[in-house]
Amino acid sequence: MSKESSFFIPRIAVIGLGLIGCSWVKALRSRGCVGQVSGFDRNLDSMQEALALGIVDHWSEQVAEVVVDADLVIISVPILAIRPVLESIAASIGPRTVLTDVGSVKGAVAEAVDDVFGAGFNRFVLGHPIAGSERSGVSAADENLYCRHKVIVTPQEHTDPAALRMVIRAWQAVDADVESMTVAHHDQVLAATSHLPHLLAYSLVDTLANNHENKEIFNYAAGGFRDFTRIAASSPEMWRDIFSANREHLLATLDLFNKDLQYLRAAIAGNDTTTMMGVLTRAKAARDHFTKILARRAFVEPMKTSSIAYLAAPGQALTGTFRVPGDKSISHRSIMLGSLANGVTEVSGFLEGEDSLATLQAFRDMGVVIEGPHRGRVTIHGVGLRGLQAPPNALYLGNSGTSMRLLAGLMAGQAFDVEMTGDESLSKRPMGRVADPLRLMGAVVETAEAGRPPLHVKGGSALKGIHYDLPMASAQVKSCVLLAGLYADGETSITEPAPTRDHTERMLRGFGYDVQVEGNKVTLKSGGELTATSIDVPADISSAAFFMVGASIAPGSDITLQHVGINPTRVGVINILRAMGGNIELLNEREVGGEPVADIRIRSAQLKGIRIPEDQVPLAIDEFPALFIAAACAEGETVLTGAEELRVKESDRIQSMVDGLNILGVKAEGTHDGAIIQGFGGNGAFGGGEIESHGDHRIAMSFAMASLRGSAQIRILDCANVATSFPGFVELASGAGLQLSVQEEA
Ligand SMILES: O=C(O)C1=C[C@@H](OP(=O)(O)O)[C@@H](O)[C@H](O)C1
Ligand SMILES: C=C(OP(=O)(O)O)C(=O)O
Repeated sequence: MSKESSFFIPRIAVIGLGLIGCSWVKALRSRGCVGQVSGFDRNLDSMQEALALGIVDHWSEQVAEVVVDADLVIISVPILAIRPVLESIAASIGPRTVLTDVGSVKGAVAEAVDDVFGAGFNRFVLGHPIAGSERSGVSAADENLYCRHKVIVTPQEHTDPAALRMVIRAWQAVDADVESMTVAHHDQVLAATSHLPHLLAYSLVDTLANNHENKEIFNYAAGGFRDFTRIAASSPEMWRDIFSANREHLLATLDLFNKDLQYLRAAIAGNDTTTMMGVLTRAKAARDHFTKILARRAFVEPMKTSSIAYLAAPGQALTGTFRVPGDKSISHRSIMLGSLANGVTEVSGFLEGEDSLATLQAFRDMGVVIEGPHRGRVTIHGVGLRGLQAPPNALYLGNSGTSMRLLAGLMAGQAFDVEMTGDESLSKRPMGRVADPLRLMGAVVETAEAGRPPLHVKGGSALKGIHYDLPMASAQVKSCVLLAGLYADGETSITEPAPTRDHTERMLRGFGYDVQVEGNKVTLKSGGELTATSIDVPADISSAAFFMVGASIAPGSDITLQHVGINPTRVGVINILRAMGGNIELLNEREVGGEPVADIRIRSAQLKGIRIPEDQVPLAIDEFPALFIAAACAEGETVLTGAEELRVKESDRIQSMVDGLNILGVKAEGTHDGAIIQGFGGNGAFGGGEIESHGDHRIAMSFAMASLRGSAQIRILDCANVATSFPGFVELASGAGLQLSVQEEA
């Protein structure tokens, strides 16, 4: 609801001169929104103090007197005192007076209004500011108490729209964010988020205080006790009223809590440490998420993340030896297969990016106990192929296409229904490519229009093995079908038009599952089991690619990237850069847990334009944004074909890159399946300008690298999603030689 200015109420009456009512009036006064204020409190001192502080202009010991002539009456007394107040003022309010309250329970107040004023009385607007302070009373009144705080109004069918408007404007005038909900919903939500925590805090302190053996306890009551019980110092009268007035909803959440508490008790009694870790890790993840929401950094819809722009000044050479974060594709799969295995899987080098964390959270939501991530370590207590449980809500997969497509295959084999949703970008990406083969296997999959998310996968379908000819080179679709094949009757096989990343096949084998590969055909049979293992995730070659390009284009560069995965299905970027004249050396080649790994040394080189061989396209599919930057710095023309898949990534990567290159003064044009880029070569440089990344992490990082050959500042918009695949990018890149800073925008 938007804020309006030039709002004025001639006369306000405040009943109950405590923190909440006085702060509202004080705020209205300081903004010039009110004429006269009269006040009542059953405490004479409070009235005198309010007058002395200029919060009220007059007061009376007769509550009925203060409301005469008032345009707005604010009732700010404990819930159970509202009814007697209404009875005392009923005869004195004017025919147009609007009334409102600030109580934490709305149903009971609505009932009192009906009883005293008659059902259908339409000038009482039920309200509840979600703000407060440990301090109380007139002297604590704070004119900024409501700035950017939520105020909930709960209009009823019969509420007069003009009265509602007046109360909403009176809140907006003091900079509150007003939201509207039904009375019942309000009372249910508040029972869980406010009333139950207060009840528990009071009850815990009472238990400990009455335990004579523990008398000393308060001497040592720092830390947890202090934090958990702070709210037990609030007003007992107020909270008695709230518990009593909202008892039905409060008892319902208390019962739920009791059940969960008994569950945790049983786990502790039985020394069931896995169950304990399940509760604790789920709770920690939820609490961490909440902390991000509070800081407005959460990657959840409909909450918008604050947008981040990169400012990249012309840079110098890249130097140093360092390791980029873990491989995203392997990280996703480690969570999926670890969850479905029997036993405990230990992962190291896990990518703590938003995409792989979305997969991790999805499996937590399906009942898997997952410890971490902590410095790349994750411990997964596998539940076996049939051990997943129905998630309580839709699985939210953020920006991650890999999560949604691979999970679609797994979900098709479960006994329960699942809905999968994602952010704005993921919601535009094609899911028909996974829905089609899954339907052929007998799954029931529904998408939104044109095969877009959300995706609904029905549980309990009997899947049958199929042979599927992949219509496009996609490891996500291949993996989806293979994972569904774990649950399908008989044999499932796939042929691919060109080799794509084979991490699923390798990792299934690592978990002891038989997968046959002959030429371009992959086959597996259902009926096997996955056995827990340990997984060392190498550094992501897709993240390394930015630095490989950066070091190649920035004269004088010499870097070594450690422990990078060089799976043959992922090394297109190395092959292409070498074909362009790049100086790339693979050192210390070794195999780690079924994946080849090397340290990669890159030194600057004069690149030349090439026609990119089409067989390299699937092997470098995520690296083209970075390769476009390399092509711009090369001598001559670079031509890319056979890469139409780039148009359906987090953004249309052909268009995003061509537009950005043009802005920086590079001649480049898109074609239906690729691009033609005229390199400036030699001593040429990018111009400056403002680039739209379209929220696509790889576009953002690619243009950041361009600054190494920049002649002026490059400003890159909408970069928050870099955290999906490369947390810590700015720090690492700056350490290596980029002149990069971050601008946060509201
Ligand atoms: O299987 C995977 O982990 C991935 C496969 C590729 O997608 P497609 O299968 O759509 O080509 C790639 O672009 C994506 O970043 C990760
Ligand atoms: C395409 C990508 O990822 P996803 O499909 O998982 O969103 C990517 O990381 O470049």
